[in-house]
Amino acid sequence: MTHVLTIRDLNVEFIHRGKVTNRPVRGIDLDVSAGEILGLVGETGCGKSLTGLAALGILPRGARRTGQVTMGGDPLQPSSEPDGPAAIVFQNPGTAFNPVFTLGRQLSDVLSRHREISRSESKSEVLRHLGLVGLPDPERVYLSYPHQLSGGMLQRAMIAMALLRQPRLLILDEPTTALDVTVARQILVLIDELRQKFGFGVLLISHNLGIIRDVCDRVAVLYAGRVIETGTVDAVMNNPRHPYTRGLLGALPAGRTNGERLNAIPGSVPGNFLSITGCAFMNRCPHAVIDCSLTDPLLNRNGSDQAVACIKEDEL
Ligand SMILES: Nc1ncnc2c1ncn2[C@@H]1O[C@H](COP(=O)(O)OP(=O)(O)OP(=O)(O)O)[C@@H](O)[C@H]1O
Repeated sequence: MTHVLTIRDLNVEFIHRGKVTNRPVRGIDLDVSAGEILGLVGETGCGKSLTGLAALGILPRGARRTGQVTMGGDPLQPSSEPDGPAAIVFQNPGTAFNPVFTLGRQLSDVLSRHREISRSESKSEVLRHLGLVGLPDPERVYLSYPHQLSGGMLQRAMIAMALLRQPRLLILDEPTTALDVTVARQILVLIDELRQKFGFGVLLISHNLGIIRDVCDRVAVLYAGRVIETGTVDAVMNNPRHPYTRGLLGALPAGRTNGERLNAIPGSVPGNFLSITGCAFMNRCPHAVIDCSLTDPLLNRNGSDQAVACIKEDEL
């Protein structure tokens, strides 16, 4: 299958007065194929959003990216605005749009930045895309200001805006976190339908393993800026091998009966990853041994589709 996104040895560093102060993304490799959804999952502060942003070259002030990012073999240039082959949809659709312009104006602007197009053509393209994402009255949405629409409608409009770029890759950063459960489910179904229809690849960033399990084909589990386990969703969910992945799955409420305690992973993600030596999860891991402090384990594929970064992998 063609890779629409290939990331090799991606690092993000924060620099202050010439010194590296943090390295929240540490040597990440990822591949997203055409038509597939790759989930990127981990607790808050693990580096998920920065990975997505760095892939597109959009970084906060003071951050630097190293490593290779290619789309269909072409290096993806860092730019202040995602363009061409990739588009990104953020978590909070309520703040993603400019409140003083209609949605029609904002979506048309995207289109006219990308190609020469007449005003009437632009309007009909925008209306078509608003229809494609399941908005029932595209004309009304076109004339609406952001505050006149619900969160779910705005998220659909954000997806329409992304589709106007005809992306080969869509990065969705917690696209349903700000939405209620039923609307969130509708948005996930929509994403699944659209990738099948248009064949773009999706990098779906979420802290919620339940969402990843329901919609993704493959998953990469991130901890302290590193991928610690990756594979098909079936393999990783049915046979998690890294203690962190097991901890995340153990904390899922699904399948528990009334009154049964939820398992929580003790401790929290380190606030800064710069001084990490050895395995970053060691202090929270029930299986840690002295050797875990000596080696920063790399992903070991063992020739299978599932890979895990843990020196005790064979014993667990
Ligand atoms: N602008 C910034 N300046 C300095 N450090 C930052 C900045 N943004 C992020 N970081 C650091 O990078 C780490 C990873 O942040 P990131 O937002 O990628 O995590 P995340 O996994 O997406 O978390 P969340 O789910 O809460 O968005 C953070 O813990 C923080 O230490």
